[in-house]
Amino acid sequence: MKTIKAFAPATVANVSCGFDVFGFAVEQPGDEVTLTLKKEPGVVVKKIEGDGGRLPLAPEKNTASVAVLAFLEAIDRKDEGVEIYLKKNLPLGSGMGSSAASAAAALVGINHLLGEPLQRKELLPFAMEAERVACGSAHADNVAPSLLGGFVLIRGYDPLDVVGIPTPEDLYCTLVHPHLELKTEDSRQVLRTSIPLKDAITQWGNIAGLVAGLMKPDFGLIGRSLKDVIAEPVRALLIPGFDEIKEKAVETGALGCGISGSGPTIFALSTERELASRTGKVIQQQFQKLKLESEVYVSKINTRGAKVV
Ligand SMILES: Nc1ncnc2c1ncn2[C@@H]1O[C@H](COP(=O)(O)OP(=O)(O)OP(=O)(O)O)[C@@H](O)[C@H]1O
Ligand SMILES: N[C@@H](CCO)C(=O)O
Repeated sequence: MKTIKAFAPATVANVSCGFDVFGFAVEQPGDEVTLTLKKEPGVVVKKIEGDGGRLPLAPEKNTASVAVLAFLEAIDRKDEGVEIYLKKNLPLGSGMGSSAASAAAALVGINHLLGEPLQRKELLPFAMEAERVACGSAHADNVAPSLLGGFVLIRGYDPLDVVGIPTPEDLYCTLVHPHLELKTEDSRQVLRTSIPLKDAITQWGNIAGLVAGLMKPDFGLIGRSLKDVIAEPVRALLIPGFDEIKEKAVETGALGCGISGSGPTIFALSTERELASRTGKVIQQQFQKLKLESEVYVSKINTRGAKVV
């Protein structure tokens, strides 16, 4: 009986201007998946810990098992027997890529258990399939950074074209997760389906600016480019105190601040760890004023992604 444990990190999707095309991984928190090869064929989710009984055990519904099933089918080993134990460390509906992390950890684990038949990048479509099952859309901006690590650009979806963008060594991410839940599916439904040309011009200027700022690196350019005129103005209404939070974060010295994924978690980027921690405290205090408890996480960009532990 062969067993393996894998970890996959939380991710910040969109990164303000890059709706559905940018995402990066952080060091912590993340989900852990333990997989065991069994004699009896079939994929079974044996146990989930940390979800308060809210996630499905049904293999066709849990992102960890959906990803494993898609993987086994692709490598023509549908008769394999796999037992999955999921330790859910990421809060649900948080904007930290929770469903993606379960799928990414499961894929890295099963690929390792079966002797690495596929390359990391080749695992992506299976994780995207799991995202489609969890939130109705097969976007890759959480699963790609969680699987591959680093800051990732999804240049195109058809065919899938994923590009790693180098990031400066001294870039720190603050995540503040208020105890609120927003379903990705719901926060996608509030978005406008067409964009005025003026907004599109602003957005693609910022997208290009963020990539250039990360690669040069130019922290001023990164800060100026962390702007979103498409999703944030609508989604901000779902996060209590968002405008003031953003203002305070930048006043504290963060390069920029926005909604992580579909929210309600807030992310900020800073050039020093101490500044990133201070920004976290300031954002937490803002939530406290609104009687909302929150957790703060500070980390560098995780360049490794999901791993066997
Ligand atoms: N392992 C899992 N299996 C099935 N559904 C999951 C799993 N983990 C999370 N989910 C569900 O997937 C849905 C999508 O939300 P998820 O938690 O990924 O969004 P999120 O953390 O807010 O991230 P983001 O906004 O960055 O996508 C939620 O309803 C959540 O309960
Ligand atoms: N790009 C996605 C990320 C959340 O899963 C969104 O903003 O809806």
